[in-house]
Amino acid sequence: MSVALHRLRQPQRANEALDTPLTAAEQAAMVGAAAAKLEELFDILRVDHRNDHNTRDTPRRVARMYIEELMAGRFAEPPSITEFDNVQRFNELIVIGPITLRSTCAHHLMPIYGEAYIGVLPAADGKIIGLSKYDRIVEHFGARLQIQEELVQQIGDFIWQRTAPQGLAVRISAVHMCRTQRGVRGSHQGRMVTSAYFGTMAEDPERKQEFLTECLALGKSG
Ligand SMILES: Nc1nc2c(ncn2[C@@H]2O[C@H](COP(=O)(O)OP(=O)(O)OP(=O)(O)O)[C@@H](O)[C@H]2O)c(=O)[nH]1
Repeated sequence: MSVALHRLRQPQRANEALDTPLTAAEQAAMVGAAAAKLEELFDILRVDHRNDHNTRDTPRRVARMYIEELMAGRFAEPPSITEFDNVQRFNELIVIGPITLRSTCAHHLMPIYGEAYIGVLPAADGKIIGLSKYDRIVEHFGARLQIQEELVQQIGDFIWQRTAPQGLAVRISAVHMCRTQRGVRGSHQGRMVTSAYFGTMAEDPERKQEFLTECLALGKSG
C-alpha cells in the first residue's frame, strides 16, 4: 500500500471529517483506489466498462465525484469565517435563507436536496459574520453522507462554536431521493423538516415562533 493511502485506512463515521484534510497526493491515491474498486463493482454487475463507450471512464468519474464533490466535506477544511465587529450592538434576530442544501443519504447514497434557514441572535458585544459564509457552511456539512437529524445539528454546532451568538436556530426542509426514487417511492413533494436550537433561541418560544414565521415568509418569496 502506498504511503499516501496508509493514513486513509483509518475508518471514521460517514459524516465526520478526517483528522486532517487530504493532501493532493492522498486525494489522487484515494481516487485511484476507489476507481479500481468501482471497476470491480461494474464487473460484478456485468457492465462492460472496458468496451462500452458510455461507461468507459465511469468508474473514475464516480470515484472523483464522491471524493471531490459529494463527500468533499470530510476531506477538506471547513470554510474560513470572516468576522466583523458588532459596532451598533445589533441584537435582533437575523434570518438567512433559503440556502440551497445538497447532500447525500448515508443509507442508500441517494441525493438529499432542499433548503436551509439560519437564525442568529447576535451577542451585543460579539461578532457578526459574513453573510455568504452561511451558504458555505451548509455546503461543507452537506458534502458528507448524512442523515438529516445529524446534519442540522452539525451545522448548528459549527456556527455556535465559531461565532458564540446569544441564540441560534437552524432549520432544514429537504426531499430524500431514497424515499422518492426507490423503496416506498414516496411523493416528490414529501419533505422532512428538522431544526436545532441553541442558547436563547432554545429557551424563548416567542423567538422560535419569530424564526419560524420568517422561514415560512422567506420560503414563499424565495
Ligand atoms: N430518520 C431518517 N431516516 C432517513 C434519512 N434518510 C433516509 N432515511 C430512511 O432510512 C431508512 C433506511 O433504512 P432501511 O429501512 O434499513 O432500508 P430499506 O430496507 O431499504 O428501507 P426502504 O427505504 O423502506 O425500502 C429508510 O426508511 C429511509 O427512508 C434521514 O435523514 N433521517
